[in-house]
Amino acid sequence: MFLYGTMGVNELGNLEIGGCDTVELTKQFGTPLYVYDIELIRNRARSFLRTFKNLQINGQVAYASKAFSTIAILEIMNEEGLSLDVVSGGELYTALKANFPTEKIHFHGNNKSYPELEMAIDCNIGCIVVDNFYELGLVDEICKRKNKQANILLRVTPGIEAHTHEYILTGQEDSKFGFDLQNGQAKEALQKSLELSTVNVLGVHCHIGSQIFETRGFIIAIEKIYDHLINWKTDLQYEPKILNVGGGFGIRYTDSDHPMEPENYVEAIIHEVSKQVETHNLLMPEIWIEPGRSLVGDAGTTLYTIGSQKEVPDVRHYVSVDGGMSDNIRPALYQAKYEAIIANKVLEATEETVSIAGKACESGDMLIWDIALPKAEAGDVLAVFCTGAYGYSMASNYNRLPRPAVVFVEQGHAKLVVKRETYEDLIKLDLSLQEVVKK
Ligand SMILES: Cc1ncc(COP(=O)(O)O)c(C=O)c1O
Ligand SMILES: N[C@@H](CCCC[NH3+])C(=O)O
Repeated sequence: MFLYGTMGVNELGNLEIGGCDTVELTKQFGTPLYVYDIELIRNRARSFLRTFKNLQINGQVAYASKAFSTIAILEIMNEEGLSLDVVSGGELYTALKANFPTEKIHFHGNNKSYPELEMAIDCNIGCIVVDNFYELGLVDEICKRKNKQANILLRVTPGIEAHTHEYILTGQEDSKFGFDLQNGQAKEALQKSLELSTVNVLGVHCHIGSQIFETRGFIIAIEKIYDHLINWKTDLQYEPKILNVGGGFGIRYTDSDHPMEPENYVEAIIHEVSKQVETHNLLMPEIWIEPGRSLVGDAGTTLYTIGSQKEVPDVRHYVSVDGGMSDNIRPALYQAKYEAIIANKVLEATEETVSIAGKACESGDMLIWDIALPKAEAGDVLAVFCTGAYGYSMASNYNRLPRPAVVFVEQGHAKLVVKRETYEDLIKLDLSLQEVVKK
């Protein structure tokens, strides 16, 4: 059994997180329930920041809020002194509602709409990470109309393939994101941007992918970017003030994942940038990073109630829970693997190998294949670990299942930070034909 962060086992044999008995949490808040270990999140944030400080490098650590965006988590990230990465008007709206300082927000996305860009420019966002020529045109148009100037980074595609799942790769040449470095698109974008009085080009951004376990990909990306920056200095007299190398730092979901500590990723990045600027006699830029998963991923645990079971003799033993792909799409989408325990039987020996099924009307709604557990009974609480990133944020109402509640636990206190959806919530945007006729 692998317990981490503030997890422990109490005298009842129940799993505790943040000093709270998880079985009690399910009684108080119901299931499925996302539980976040806030101390773990704060420690991660501090490790990233400390590395910059210790190496005396100016930097920003921007939380990639797509991993888990709610008002309360953004308040925590702000308390910890992080910046913020948003990718839509909705994420920006959430940040504004959390009173996140707008000068510390960076806006990403490969197809930002006119209203989204307008919203960002109106709130004097820290920077817009411009992804393509169309967007550059929109930013120029909006700024002209409002007589404003926007800080921008240019997102470049370094053309490397990080070792991760195909759907979460982003830095390869054949990608929908960013200006290609290799074919000259990125240089053309820089040239165009420098000619515009409406934008201030702070620097360059790249993001090579997600759930990455080694530093090689980051180092190669930085090398490739610097190959071009030398040329940009000569030809366009341009040097970036900021180099943003994105996020993607991996976490441990199961025994087969071997992530590095946050410090190790940051040190390797800083080391490579320092080496490049020294070699090519360029200015040391500020270094920005954008971790999402590595800040909140393993801090999240989902608690489910076990219900029905089905034995297919000599084939499989299915154990069903009261959630599934609607609160965690990752196994179905990426064949992602998870570990779990029975939270009310932590100290009991494992007795059987079972597969955990969700309750959605899809054969593919399986959370875990073949896991050894103590004897599972209806009413037991299953705790699935490492569901804090891209769980709630990718949740859906498929089969009209209400989205779970979210609770933060810290030092023995549990705080409800997202209410459980009700059936009433599920229909609140629906209009009956009678109403449509009336209008
Ligand atoms: C531009 C950008 N920055 C940051 C992230 C965060 O990635 P992760 O959650 O893997 O750290 C992503 C997602 O892959 C991204 O697309
Ligand atoms: N949603 C993905 C990662 C994509 C990250 C955003 N570019 C996951 O769950 O792993």
